[in-house]
Amino acid sequence: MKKVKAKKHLGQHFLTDEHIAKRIADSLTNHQTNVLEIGPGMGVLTKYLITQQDINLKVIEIDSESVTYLEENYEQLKGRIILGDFLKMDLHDISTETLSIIGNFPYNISSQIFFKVLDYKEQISEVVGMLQKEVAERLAAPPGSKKYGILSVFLQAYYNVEYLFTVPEHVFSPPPKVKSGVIRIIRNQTQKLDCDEKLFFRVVKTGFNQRRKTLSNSLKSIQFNREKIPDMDIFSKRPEQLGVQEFVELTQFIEANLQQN
Ligand SMILES: C[S@@+](CC[C@H](N)C(=O)[O-])C[C@H]1O[C@@H](n2cnc3c(N)ncnc32)[C@H](O)[C@@H]1O
Repeated sequence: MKKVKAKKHLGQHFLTDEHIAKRIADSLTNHQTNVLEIGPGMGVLTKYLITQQDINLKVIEIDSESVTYLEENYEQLKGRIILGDFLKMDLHDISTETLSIIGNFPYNISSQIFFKVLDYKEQISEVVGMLQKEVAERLAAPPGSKKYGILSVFLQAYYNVEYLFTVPEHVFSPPPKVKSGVIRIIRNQTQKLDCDEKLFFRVVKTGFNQRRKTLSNSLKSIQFNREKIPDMDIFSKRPEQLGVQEFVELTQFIEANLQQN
């Protein structure tokens, strides 16, 4: 059958290197869960996943031309293909049990995919994904690094994040303008942070919105009693210098000193 014509608005860059495809599929450590592949395209990863007996695979693809291609080329995918938008679907409809996610993600929505993973962190135990190298590096960046940002803190609060390897432009059709990176995130033991989580997210976001300022300056829009600030060393730091635990401590302090408007 003729190949799927790449559609730019869907972020379609098809991986053509079988060796790399297998390496990505093999990076998934937990096979005892349901596995959802996002954006299978023409199935370059999918074919290495469906042959693994212990994987209960489903795939979600937004492009109907790709879905037709998959149906016609992979008999084993019968009943496993969902035509739809990953960002809009309720993952509990796939399974109420633990879920692992894998995919060569469309780069234009890769951050949104990880925000959605956080929404379902009780269910999602592992993600292996290829995304734009720079974004992959950001998610895995440790505190102190220039690349460390909002999504790095949020993900690292609940997942161990590993940058696995880099993939060059020329192994895709059509080639993207930038290199890609593969990361793996595995759920850690944290069920709930030791602070008000909503406030934690607000503190992290507000801090990084002005990442060059010290937290005592960048958090001015949050109304809390600032009298005790001088006692807290954390406020003299910039957000990129704080690990998850320090953000938790910062949130606890603000929570204890919140002022009602
Ligand atoms: C980078 S391509 C990867 C295709 C294939 N897995 C490969 O490696 O060659 C991204 C795929 O995600 C699909 N896609 C884009 N947006 C999507 C969405 N919101 N939900 C599900 N699939 C999506 C595209 O149609 C495309 O097939």
